[in-house]
Amino acid sequence: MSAWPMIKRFWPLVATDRKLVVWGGVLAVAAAGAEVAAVYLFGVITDEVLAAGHLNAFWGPAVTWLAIAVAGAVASFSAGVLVSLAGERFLLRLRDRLFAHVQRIPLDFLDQSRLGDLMARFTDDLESVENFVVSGLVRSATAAISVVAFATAAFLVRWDLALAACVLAPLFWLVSRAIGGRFQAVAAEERAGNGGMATVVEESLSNQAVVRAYNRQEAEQERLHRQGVVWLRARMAETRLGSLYGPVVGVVETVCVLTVLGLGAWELAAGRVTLGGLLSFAGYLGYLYPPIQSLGQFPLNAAEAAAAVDRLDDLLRVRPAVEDQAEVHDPSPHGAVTGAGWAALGRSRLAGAGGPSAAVRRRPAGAVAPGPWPALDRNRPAGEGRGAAGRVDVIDVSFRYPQGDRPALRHLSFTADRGDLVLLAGPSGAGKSTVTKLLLRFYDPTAGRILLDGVDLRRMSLRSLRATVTLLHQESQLFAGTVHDNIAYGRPSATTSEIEAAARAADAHDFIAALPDGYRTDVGHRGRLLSGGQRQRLAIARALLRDTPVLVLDEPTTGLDRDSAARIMVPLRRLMAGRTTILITHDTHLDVSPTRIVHIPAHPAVEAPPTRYIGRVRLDRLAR
Ligand SMILES: Nc1ncnc2c1ncn2[C@@H]1O[C@H](COP(=O)(O)OP(=O)(O)OP(=O)(O)O)[C@@H](O)[C@H]1O
Repeated sequence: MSAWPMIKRFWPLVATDRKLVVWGGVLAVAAAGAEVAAVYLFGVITDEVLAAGHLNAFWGPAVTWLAIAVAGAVASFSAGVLVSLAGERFLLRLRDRLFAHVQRIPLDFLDQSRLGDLMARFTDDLESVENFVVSGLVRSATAAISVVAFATAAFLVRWDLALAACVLAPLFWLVSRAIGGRFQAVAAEERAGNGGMATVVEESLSNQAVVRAYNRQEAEQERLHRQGVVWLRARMAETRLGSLYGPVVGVVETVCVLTVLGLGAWELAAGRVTLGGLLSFAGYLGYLYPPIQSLGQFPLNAAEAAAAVDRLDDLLRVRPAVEDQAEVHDPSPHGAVTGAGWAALGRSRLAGAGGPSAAVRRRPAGAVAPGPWPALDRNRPAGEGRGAAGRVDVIDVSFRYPQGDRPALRHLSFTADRGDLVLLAGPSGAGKSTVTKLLLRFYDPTAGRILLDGVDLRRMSLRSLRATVTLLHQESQLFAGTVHDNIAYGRPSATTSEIEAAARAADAHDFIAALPDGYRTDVGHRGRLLSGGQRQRLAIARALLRDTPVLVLDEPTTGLDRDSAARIMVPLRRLMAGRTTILITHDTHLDVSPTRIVHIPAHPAVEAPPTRYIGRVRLDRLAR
């Protein structure tokens, strides 16, 4: 992507801070103006004080110079702060939008992605875009104005000398163009290398127990080293090109200055220029070349940003697996972020113009939400969804993962009413966990329908649906933070006494009370400071606090020994009481009495190839 399309694409995100950017630019230009004035005053002092030997004439220009220097310093400081603020706010918005997008894309895309690499896109790649779109642009605009200001001043002093200096200026552009082209390829390698390193560090550190238990430390070290070498090479290539630019430009600059000084000395000898005039002219030239150099950095920054935008686009191109009814009607900022916000940022291809999402968004705001669940229920009080009865109908559902080569589920049907416990059984890989993903609408069925209280899930807002169904996962996933925070994750508005009541019902209160800081104890990264059973009881407390009519339990006793599993069943039964529960388990010892057992058969290893005809002759007959 080249410079201007990139600026046009991202500029809407700077729009609200336009004033900051403009003021930053104006102040930067004022600071450059102060430098022009300072050089002029230097010339005046040289001619009228130093050459003429009039000390009295010194004070006027000296005081003016000082005042201008102070004003220039204030302007320069303010410009830096304002532009930096605009840049950081741009980055904040961009990151928020990227994260909002990533929270909607299909889970299997995230499962297949390298976490470290994804994280690198959220940090370095976004910063490269900012460094070009906001700070880089202001830097270049200011540099361009400075070039004009210093060049004008130089022309005013001696137009003929200035012309001689300008003849060589296009050389700067040639140098930066030659280097800029190669820079983009190198920058792309550097980005990828950086992502690769982050991936290895993330994977290794999050699996350290396995790494150490299997004596793989050296192998992991080697893996990081290899990635580090890839990055080092790319980085060095980038540095070589970046560093080459400065010295080459320096040589061009020296040629210009020497040419001008040579001509100037000749003019001075002929009495056509004063010493002060010549020195200020040399001063203007000295100030002229750095902004020209800075302008030359523009294509390099653009190349780096283009490489980053390519990597961000890989993410942005991924469309959400399901369409949220709430977005159709929701005019709130949330809707704007996931819908119009992306359209603005990514233009049509990100928003999927022409696709169903664009079509539904065009519906008039305020249209009536289909189904009994209000579509715009983000502001519903805690416990939203509790009013639903909780009947689940799975009707002839088949499903194939977007990346899957064969169906993960075929023609599944069952019904679960409030108070029912439906046990999903079947061999590994039959598609049991897939059912949970469909019930929470992480994906829509490829064929068939799932109804909640008679309403197709596709006609409900995702928010209402997920406020009605609670998922208790195989591994209870805790977040770094306190025990209190982790239980409150189920319902952030819950009071301390509600949290404690949930913990008691989950048989977790006693062990929590015995922790060093009770409910304020930090559970460590992903709750690793707790045992498996303790983590699962916290997850049950969290689920109890949500208090939703439908429960989906996916192997809730996985990883627990038989005693722990039996102990967990007591709070689990409390959790299931009076709700619609869909339980997936392999544990034949689990003491439950299901209302219904739904057996999902194993899939045939390979799908039977469809019968193919040429004209009216079957291909397989021809082969025989
Ligand atoms: N994200 C995915 N993309 C493609 N295929 C997938 C994905 N997730 C699961 N599958 C495939 O779908 C099938 C069903 O997987 P699922 O996890 O639902 O099985 P399961 O019955 O829960 O197995 P287990 O009892 O071992 O947990 C499997 O063949 C699996 O390989």
